[in-house]
Amino acid sequence: MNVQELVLKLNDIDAVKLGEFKLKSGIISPIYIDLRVTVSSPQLLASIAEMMYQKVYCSGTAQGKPSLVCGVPYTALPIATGMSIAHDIPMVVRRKEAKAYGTKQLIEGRFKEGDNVLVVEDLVTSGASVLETVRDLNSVGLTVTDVVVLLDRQQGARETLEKNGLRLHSVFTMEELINTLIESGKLAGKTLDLVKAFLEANRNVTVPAPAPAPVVVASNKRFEERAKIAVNPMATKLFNLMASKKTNLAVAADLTNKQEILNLAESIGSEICVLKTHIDIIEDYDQTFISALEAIASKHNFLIFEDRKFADIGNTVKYQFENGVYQISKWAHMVTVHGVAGSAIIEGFKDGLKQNGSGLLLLAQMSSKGSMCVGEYTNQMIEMANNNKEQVMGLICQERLQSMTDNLVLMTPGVQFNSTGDKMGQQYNTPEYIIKEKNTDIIIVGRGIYQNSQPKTEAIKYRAASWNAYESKNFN
Ligand SMILES: O=c1ccn([C@@H]2O[C@H](COP(=O)(O)O)[C@@H](O)[C@H]2O)c(=O)[nH]1
Repeated sequence: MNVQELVLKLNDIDAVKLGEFKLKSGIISPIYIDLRVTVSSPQLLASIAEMMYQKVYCSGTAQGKPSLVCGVPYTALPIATGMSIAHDIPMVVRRKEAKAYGTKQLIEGRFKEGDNVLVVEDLVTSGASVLETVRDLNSVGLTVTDVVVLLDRQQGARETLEKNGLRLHSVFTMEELINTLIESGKLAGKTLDLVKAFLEANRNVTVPAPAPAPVVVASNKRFEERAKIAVNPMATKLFNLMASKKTNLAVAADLTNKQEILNLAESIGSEICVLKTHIDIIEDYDQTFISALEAIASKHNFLIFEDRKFADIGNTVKYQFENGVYQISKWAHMVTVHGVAGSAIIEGFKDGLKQNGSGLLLLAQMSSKGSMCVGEYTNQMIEMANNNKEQVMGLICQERLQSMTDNLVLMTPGVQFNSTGDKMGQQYNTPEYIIKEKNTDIIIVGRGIYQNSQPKTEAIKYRAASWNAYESKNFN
């Protein structure tokens, strides 16, 4: 098949649309090429993949076959798959959204550092999507020299990619597509004038540099040192407690009967640094529960964490924290806070925190499937923590990002040895993965311990796994 035949086939399957279309760059275009529809024409899809491959490796401009191919999500994924199968070149897949859970990586598939990747894209306008993919491939040690597209819209991508050291290969350009449509009588009159004027006016679409990929990094300081750096007094206390008791295990005691919680606390108290409660799920709650729990906490030297997840305006959270049935500020050493209401929420805690020298834990990421605490939201939570060091002792997160400073305690829920999740969206990782690979400080384990027939024996195992993972890290 030659280029003209291909263009006409694409036109036949409605991949070429005329009208008013907003492009990724924000520009309104009178012509839109929707290559997503090619998935409904497998023979054509296979031909497209082959023509793109031939363009790169038979033109003589690319240096040798690549080690891997990678399609830019999502339209180019089936094209890259076709190329990979036809030429037996392994493929890697870039996740569009970095996952904060599971074993899922930014780049899926098997590869080794230095492997050269051919990036496959359906079409380019400014080159922004290609650069995002190249950035993520580079962040895991892969190299990219060549990019192949079916269509170059001739709006600046070639020049932008060149500036970034990338060769662009295209099967056809917008000019070739339009000429074919004119010659076959499919584009004429006013529409043709509009398309020509648009192309002329948009020869160069500039691309903002893609934001850097989030980097997971380890702290090189032991808990003892971090206790000295911490600003919030409860963070200091917790770092010291972990260092002296040699445990970074927190247990979520999500039981609904006060005696059951007290029994659990008594049985596992020697193994943990923190016991986490959801006070509002206890059916027979009364004040005696708190004094009994405090006595066990002081006997076994652990802290009490009420996972209340406050999320209202400052004035309301002040009442929720200090008043009502639970009077949380009187006994909780730490509480969780969502940032959706904005940083002014912290004002509502200032008085209450002084009663107990307590600290706030901001929810920067969550363990549940589809959590919206990702990306820019996570960054904002880290910034809120950094701007309120006296009140904020740490973060609830799934990984330690570069901007998470050493004064903050990083606590991670969604941990179990033998399960990857539950039926209600919870997602689990192992203690080793969280502490060693994701570099957070404390694992929070709930059902993995309290639903076990031998909670103490199980707590000992989680404690050992989590502490050994911490000890195996490289410190200054
Ligand atoms: O992102 C989050 C934040 C909090 N949690 C809480 O942790 C425990 C986990 O219990 P499991 O039985 O180990 O699943 C629970 O209290 C949650 O409310 C979380 O899971 N994820």
